[in-house]
Amino acid sequence: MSEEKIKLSAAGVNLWFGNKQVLKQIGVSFPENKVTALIGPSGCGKSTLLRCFNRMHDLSPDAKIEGQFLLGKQDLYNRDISVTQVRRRVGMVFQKANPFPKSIYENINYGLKINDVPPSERLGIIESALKESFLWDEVKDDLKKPATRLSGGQQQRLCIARTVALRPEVILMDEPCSALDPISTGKIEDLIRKLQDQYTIVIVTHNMQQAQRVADKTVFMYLGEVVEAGNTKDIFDHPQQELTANYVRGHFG
Ligand SMILES: Nc1ncnc2c1ncn2[C@@H]1O[C@H](COP(=O)(O)OP(=O)(O)OP(=O)(O)O)[C@@H](O)[C@H]1O
Repeated sequence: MSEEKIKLSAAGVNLWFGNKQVLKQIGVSFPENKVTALIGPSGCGKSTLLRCFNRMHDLSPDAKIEGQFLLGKQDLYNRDISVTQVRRRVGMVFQKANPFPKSIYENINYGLKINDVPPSERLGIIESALKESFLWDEVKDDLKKPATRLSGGQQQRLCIARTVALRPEVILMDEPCSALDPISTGKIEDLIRKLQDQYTIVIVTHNMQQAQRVADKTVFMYLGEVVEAGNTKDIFDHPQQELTANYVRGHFG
């Protein structure tokens, strides 16, 4: 990953929940305007690592984190940046779509409000976020309807719209398609590919085909460590490590 501009990175990361060490000496970097997949067997620490980048463990009293997390040159854990500022710059989309029990419009408007976006600008931003998320045509006449009446796939695209409305630099996605049918999954994958023109994306996925379809880069983790990272094609077609080869060939997982 040497010649690309690195947008997000971590070095020397160790993380414990209580006495249990879950991340061990992690070093990773995510290039700008690329999609990187984090893969590895269940429990290897993918979600835990992803969550570090937008300070999701701050409120877990039993989590202890060591190491450095950088967005460009900004240390994401430095006192000069608040959690709200971190999350505005590093957005996150979760496994299960989690719209607020409010209208489609309010779901996006809320984040704009709490981030002091002037009311006169909000409607335009909401429209373009819905367009960017391939949802506008399906909801443009129903913006006042409850978001919970949307299908699962539409709700997930709304959650992505809510994230992009704040113009983050990075979007973290934690298994965003695992609750979706193949058609909705296809739409989200098309969307991910489109969004990479503007955002740096890191996606946790269990689905090897998905990693190969959407990700330029892949990081393979095992038991809390990064085993191998590189171009997705190399990781799947010519892995350097036997563990990686066994995993991507489906021998365990
Ligand atoms: N808040 C927490 N408190 C204690 N242990 C936790 C917490 N969150 C995760 N863990 C543990 O940390 C380890 C890594 O979990 P994590 O969810 O990061 O793995 P993962 O690779 O994302 O797994 P999966 O693919 O199943 O989602 C697991 O052993 C899990 O039980």
